[in-house]
Amino acid sequence: MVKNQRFIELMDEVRKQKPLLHVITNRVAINDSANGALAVGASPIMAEAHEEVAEIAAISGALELNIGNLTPYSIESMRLSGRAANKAGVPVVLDPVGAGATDFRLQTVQKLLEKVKVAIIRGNAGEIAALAGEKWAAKGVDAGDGNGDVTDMANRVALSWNTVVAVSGAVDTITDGRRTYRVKNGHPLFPYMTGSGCLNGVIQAAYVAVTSNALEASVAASTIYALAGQLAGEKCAGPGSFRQHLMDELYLMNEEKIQRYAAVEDVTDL
Ligand SMILES: Nc1ncnc2c1ncn2[C@@H]1O[C@H](COP(=O)(O)OP(=O)(O)O)[C@@H](O)[C@H]1O
Ligand SMILES: Cc1ncsc1CCOP(=O)(O)O
Ligand SMILES: [Mg+2]
Repeated sequence: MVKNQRFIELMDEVRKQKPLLHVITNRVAINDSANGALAVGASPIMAEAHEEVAEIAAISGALELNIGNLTPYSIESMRLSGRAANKAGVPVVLDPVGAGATDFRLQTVQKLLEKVKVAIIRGNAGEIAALAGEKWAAKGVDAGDGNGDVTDMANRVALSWNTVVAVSGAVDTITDGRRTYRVKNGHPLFPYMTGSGCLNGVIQAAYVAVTSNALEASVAASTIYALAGQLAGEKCAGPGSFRQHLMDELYLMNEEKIQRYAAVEDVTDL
């Protein structure tokens, strides 16, 4: 499945279809998430009023739920929109930001997963470790440190919730619990841009909006996003200009760059 050609087709499809993305996210990442969605060709709407979320989710190409700034109000927004998305056959992406930081976050994620069928869970290693019940020293919203095997944790979470899991980091690991891929693109400046993981989740939503194959959507989104950051990082001096260049590189991504630089491996049988 890891054919650069398929990433290119999906990238073109997002640009052609311009899918509406319903995003419920945190106030730190909200603006970069909307700009990044526009840069890849999608059409974001950030909405969480209980009166409208079900209606918006049902007409969207995908729904993205990000728990970065949870409140009782936003939890209900996520439940209502998630149920409506499921009913309408709209794929849902979940970003369990800081799931390892507090019991409240972890329990909220678990309750959401019980009520809402999720196509892709995207998180860093600390967040996925929390969902896998693995001991890990996560640090707030950052990945932190741990000894657990990332692929093993991701597989377990994927199989538990019958979903695709995309674990971001220096190397991204994407699995549905049966097939596993690694993306080696990226740049060390990524963790210095707050909301860069959150934007990854929004890009996952843009790609899963245009294919019913959540695994291929997730591998393509992870690759194109990490590669855009890699190219951005090569052009800039620090986090401020990285953010600007990242938006530009998402917009400027093309077939030639993907063919030349995408570094994705199928590690299923390793
Ligand atoms: N050390 C790193 N080197 C290269 N790329 C990285 C590194 N850390 C994260 N990335 C990339 O940064 C993007 C955001 O991931 P990450 O920083 O793990 O998210 P989060 O903000 O949720 O912790 C991903 O595309 C990932 O590939
Ligand atoms: C700093 C912070 N605090 C609550 S949400 C948030 C943003 C986290 O963004 P990311 O996980 O993408 O780095
Ligand atoms: Mg981060």
